[in-house]
Amino acid sequence: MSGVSLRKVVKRYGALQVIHDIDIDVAAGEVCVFVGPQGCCKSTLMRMIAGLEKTSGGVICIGAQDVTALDAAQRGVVMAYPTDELVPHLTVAENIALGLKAVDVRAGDAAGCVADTARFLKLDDCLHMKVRKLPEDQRQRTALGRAIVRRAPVLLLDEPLSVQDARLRAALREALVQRLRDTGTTLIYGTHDPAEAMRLADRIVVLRAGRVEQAGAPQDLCHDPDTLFVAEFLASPALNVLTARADDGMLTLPGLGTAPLPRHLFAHNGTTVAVGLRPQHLALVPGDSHRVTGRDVVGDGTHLTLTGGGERALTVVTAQSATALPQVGARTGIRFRYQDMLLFDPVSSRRLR
Ligand SMILES: Nc1ncnc2c1ncn2[C@@H]1O[C@H](COP(=O)(O)OP(=O)(O)OP(=O)(O)O)[C@@H](O)[C@H]1O
Repeated sequence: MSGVSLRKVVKRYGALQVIHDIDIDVAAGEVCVFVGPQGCCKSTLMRMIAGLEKTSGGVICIGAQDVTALDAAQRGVVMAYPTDELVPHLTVAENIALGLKAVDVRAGDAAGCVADTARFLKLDDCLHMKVRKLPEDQRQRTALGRAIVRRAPVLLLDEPLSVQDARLRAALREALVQRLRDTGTTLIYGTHDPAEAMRLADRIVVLRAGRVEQAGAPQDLCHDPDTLFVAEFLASPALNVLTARADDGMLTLPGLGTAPLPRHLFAHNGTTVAVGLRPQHLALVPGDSHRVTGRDVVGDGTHLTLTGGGERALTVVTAQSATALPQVGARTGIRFRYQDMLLFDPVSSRRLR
């Protein structure tokens, strides 16, 4: 089993530097998800690990071996990505079998591996069709099949199910990750979707503009974000963010009254602080400080939108039955626990601890 490590990895296109001194460690057999908004550089980084893109600086190791200068074929790593080039005049089975070209598999075994992979990816019905005749979702699953059939020790999948319909995508991604876990594969999975990252990962690497914003276990990132960016990016439903004034050891939160500034943050007296409050951490209490302007029943409870005092509307999520909750237009009060506030420097976005 091989892990992957990156040390001070840099990528430049001419004078433009897009990746800045990235350090990442992916343990052997781990499911590591690279996630970030568009342009965060996850694809470029994954292509560099696979050897499909040259590095401009730094070191990439697969297992104990420095592979920075090696070609893709010498790295023992397989990557599938959305634009993977299938051979249009070959069938699904023949395209999947191309994934076995680089390894020594007997013909009989190869046919079995291809059939098993196709069955797993729900491609049995079109196994002998030429891929040029297939719709995009089947072509994407064929490309994925070509990547997973070989059972490489390190696999890189960049949005491997992006064009699948929602139901199949959800079912297949769980099954896919479980299958790869069972075989001890080290998996690096790229996505723009934080919910997908939270579901699949042993470890998440949040990327932003070519830098690692934070890396860690999903629950750690969610409960203990280092930056406002990570807190907002991973929050579902969206984090409530307020700009609070800190004075004389107290925070004034627009529309929510005052809260004590922790003693070790007294240096911030006289400044403003960004305060994050999760919708799950706000509770309704009798009162009239806020007006209900929206009510949505979602899977995990009811989401209420409340306006009052502050410059932005607040979201409250409650598991209370919808019938017990105020109607749109009604007034209510809000309560929160001081220890649930996440405090950030509004300029650097760093967490104030
Ligand atoms: N060949 C290139 N020349 C110049 N800039 C490039 C090149 N390839 C990528 N970039 C830039 O590098 C940055 C990262 O691109 P990349 O494709 O890795 O982003 P991404 O986070 O994977 O997003 P997406 O998945 O949406 O493409 C972007 O700002 C992009 O414009």
